[in-house]
Amino acid sequence: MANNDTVPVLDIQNLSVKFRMYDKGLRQSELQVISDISLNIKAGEIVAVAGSSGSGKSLLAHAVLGILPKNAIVNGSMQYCGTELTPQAQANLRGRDIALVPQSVSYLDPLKKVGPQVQGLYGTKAQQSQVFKRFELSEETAEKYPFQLSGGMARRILVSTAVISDAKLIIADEPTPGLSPEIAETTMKFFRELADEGRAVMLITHDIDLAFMFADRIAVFYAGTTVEVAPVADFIQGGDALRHPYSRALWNALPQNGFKPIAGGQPYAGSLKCGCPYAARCCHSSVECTTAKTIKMQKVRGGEVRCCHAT
Ligand SMILES: Nc1ncnc2c1ncn2[C@@H]1O[C@H](COP(=O)(O)OP(=O)(O)OP(=O)(O)O)[C@@H](O)[C@H]1O
Ligand code: NI
Repeated sequence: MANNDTVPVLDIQNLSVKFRMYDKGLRQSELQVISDISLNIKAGEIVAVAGSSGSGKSLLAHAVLGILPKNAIVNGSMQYCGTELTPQAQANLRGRDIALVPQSVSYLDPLKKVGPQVQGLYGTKAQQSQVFKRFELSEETAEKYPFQLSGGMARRILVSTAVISDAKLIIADEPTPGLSPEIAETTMKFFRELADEGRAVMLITHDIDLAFMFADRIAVFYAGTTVEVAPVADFIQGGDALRHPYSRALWNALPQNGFKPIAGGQPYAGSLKCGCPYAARCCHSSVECTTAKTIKMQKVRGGEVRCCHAT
């Protein structure tokens, strides 16, 4: 397989994820939670994945790692450095070439001291000490068990594990909640350094300001799909630099831009109708938006957008 700098570290094409659900008795139904996601991350890049709770961010991470629940049905293609991520490939790459900073600190092994957990299979004690120092964790922390840690310490431990690994692809699922602003910034600087070394980072975050400071591109998720993927500069500028009404609404909702909330809520996966999932909340909504069978991502002004009216 080709494996050079022109091949993205992660290349996702038309990914969809459904859950096979069992209603009363033996009746089966399918719940589509991710639809038509195409996203790549190149070596050297941090791509932030932003979007409200329940928009499918963690499921995307779990799909890449191959750790979705057994009732998940995955369609589409995912490649790591040009190699198709089959379940076998995912098992081989997981933890070594593709590292996850999980959203929940409950992923730590409760029965193992955190030092050995951070060193993992390939890290050294010296690397661990160095990372602990930058994260303001004392040397004694290595001797503790997860239950002896505060939430913020546990999160720093999770980030340390990924930072020490040699993984070429790091997927960090909300790595900063519970951290002080200083430690959150240290965390992000770590990711920036890893990217600058030639790795690829997927940063799932609610903290748009951190994404503004450290990411190269931002992918905005809504109701299980991407609505816009664009360079971070466009998101900092806001307004007409953005392509999707939801991205603009997110920008307007930021404290520094006046805190204007978006009326209404994101539709639940089970209640999605055809057309644009944002149509009900969108001031530009037209008949086409609600009747189109699918709305595809299209390239617009150096970014990508899923909107009938994008210019
Ligand atoms: N095992 C499952 N079975 C059925 N539905 C699920 C399952 N896991 C997640 N979902 C649903 O899929 C949707 C996306 O969940 P996901 O955890 O990816 O959201 P998220 O964007 O990471 O949200 P948050 O920001 O709160 O972490 C949610 O509506 C959730 O209820
Ligand atoms: Ni999540």
